[in-house]
Amino acid sequence: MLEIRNLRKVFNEGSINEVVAIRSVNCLVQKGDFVTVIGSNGAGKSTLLNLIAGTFLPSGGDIFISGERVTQWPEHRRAAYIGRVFQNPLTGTCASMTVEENFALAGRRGKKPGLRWGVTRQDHKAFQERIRLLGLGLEYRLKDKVGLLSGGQRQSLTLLMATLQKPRLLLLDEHTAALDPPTAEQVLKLTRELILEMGLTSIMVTHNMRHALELGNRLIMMHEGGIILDVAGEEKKRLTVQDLLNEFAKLKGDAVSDDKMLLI
Ligand SMILES: Nc1ncnc2c1ncn2[C@@H]1O[C@H](COP(=O)(O)OP(=O)(O)OP(=O)(O)O)[C@@H](O)[C@H]1O
Repeated sequence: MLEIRNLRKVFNEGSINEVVAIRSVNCLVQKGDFVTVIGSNGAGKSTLLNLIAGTFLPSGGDIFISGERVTQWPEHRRAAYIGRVFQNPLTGTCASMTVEENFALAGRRGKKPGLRWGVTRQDHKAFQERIRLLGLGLEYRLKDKVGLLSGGQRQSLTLLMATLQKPRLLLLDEHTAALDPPTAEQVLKLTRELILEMGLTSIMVTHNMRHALELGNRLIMMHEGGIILDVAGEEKKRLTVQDLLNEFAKLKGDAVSDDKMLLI
């Protein structure tokens, strides 16, 4: 489904501000894989997702989605294949539009631009059914502006919108990090259910080691722009938070210094 070959990203190349964010990453993600990605600050996790999504073009290497070489494709072209949810609940939805207008826009993802994206009565019913799945009562608030919703409600909607047209790849970039713990757990539950129900191939970046262990069938740890641990299946199931802490300690020669990672 996703193949990454010798991927490399250098910011401000040749200047005194040069940063090698991704150094020669190789990775093969199979259809239906749910990969969780952890790593300390600056490890390159977000940059990797940005390169996959086409937000940045790489300095070297190649990216293939379903066998198609998308390395030089602009972000909007890749959007036909990729659903994405960011950390900030404000980024995935448009506050001044209603819930159903946001949904209608999401339904047009990857399609040619045009003026015909209004909400038909049929759409209204279909959106209502889909939103009912959230169990948040939002199916009765389709005409409300999204700006009136809470962060958790917005992030749940964003997740639903990102998966409305089954994407080939779902990218989740710390999508629960800005939510309070109970809301984060709810959104994670929804994440797991949607991914399993739709059989989505997904990559989820998280700072929370417990979440990285509990969700997904494969776990990748990044450090200084590279993949330093890649564990799947039964081996992943046996991993514990302590194992991950030990890996981090090996890298730093010390205990983990990023407090967010200890939210276990
Ligand atoms: N647009 C940019 N311009 C310059 N440097 C960048 C840019 N984006 C990221 N970097 C640098 O690339 C490196 C990797 O950053 P990235 O955001 O991918 O790490 P991360 O693992 O997602 O970190 P965090 O967990 O803190 O979000 C860092 O040194 C960062 O400062």
